Amino acid sequence: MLQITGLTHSYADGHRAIDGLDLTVPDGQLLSIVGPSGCGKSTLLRCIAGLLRPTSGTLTLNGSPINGVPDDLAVVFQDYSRSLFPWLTVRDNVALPLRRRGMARKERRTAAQEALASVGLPDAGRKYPWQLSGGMQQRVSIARALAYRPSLLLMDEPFGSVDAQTREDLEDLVLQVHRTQKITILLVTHDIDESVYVGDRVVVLNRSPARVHADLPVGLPSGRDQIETRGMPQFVQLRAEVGRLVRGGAKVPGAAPASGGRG
Ligand SMILES: Nc1ncnc2c1ncn2[C@@H]1O[C@H](COP(=O)(O)OP(=O)(O)OP(=O)(O)O)[C@@H](O)[C@H]1O
Repeated sequence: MLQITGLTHSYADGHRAIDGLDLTVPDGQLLSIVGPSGCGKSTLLRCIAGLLRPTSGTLTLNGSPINGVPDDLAVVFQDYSRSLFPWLTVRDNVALPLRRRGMARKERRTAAQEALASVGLPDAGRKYPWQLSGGMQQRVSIARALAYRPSLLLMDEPFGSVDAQTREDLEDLVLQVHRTQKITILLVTHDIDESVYVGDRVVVLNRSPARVHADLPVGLPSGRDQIETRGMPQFVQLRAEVGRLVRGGAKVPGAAPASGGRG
């Protein structure tokens, strides 16, 4: 479980990006995080990743305080072209972080190959990242994160640089990974429809400095489908509500979230 209590982060220039944020994420949940541009979403993820120290407040992962980069955490960023090393093959890119785990070379190669197969790229291992499309490169970034077998996966606007069709394919890949590997996933997105489509729950942050403005369960059935799910009345209702909240709308006391088979 990830537990954040009273998190405040001020940058060196004094800008307060997060102010007293509380958030608890149970194991295995896929949490979408949305909010107005510049509200502090990336700052929050960087604090959770141990890359930024909180000014005050506490963060714990599975009961242990986060003081540096947690060992069982992986991050996928938007900019895949800068996160993959062009001089390494795809398989070596995926295997690289596993050295930190002290895995032998053969084991690392096997784990990398399995992770590539799990994201639909079983034959890409010998290629170089620049020989792949943008969507395929982002799959490689996801494979690298999965090979590490994290208990917590942070994704910062991971599909912001790919075309609409590829974005849908990658959303479905994340849902499949979440279903089969039972990882806790925090996904920051600017896309309100996406936040509802992939999430078990959507947290809306308010305008900078960030705090939790609204916390909405997504009660849509688990077998999600790009056409069917997005056409459901619960989906349409919830995305309208999230959109209203992101634009600064007030929380409506007792407003019923969409209901269905997934909690
Ligand atoms: N290194 C920094 N020094 C000072 N201020 C910063 C720094 N990094 C970010 N900020 C400021 O902190 C606030 C939150 O930034 P952050 O990148 O976390 O927001 P965001 O919600 O992820 O933004 P976006 O939606 O545009 O991706 C912004 O006002 C930003 O200008």
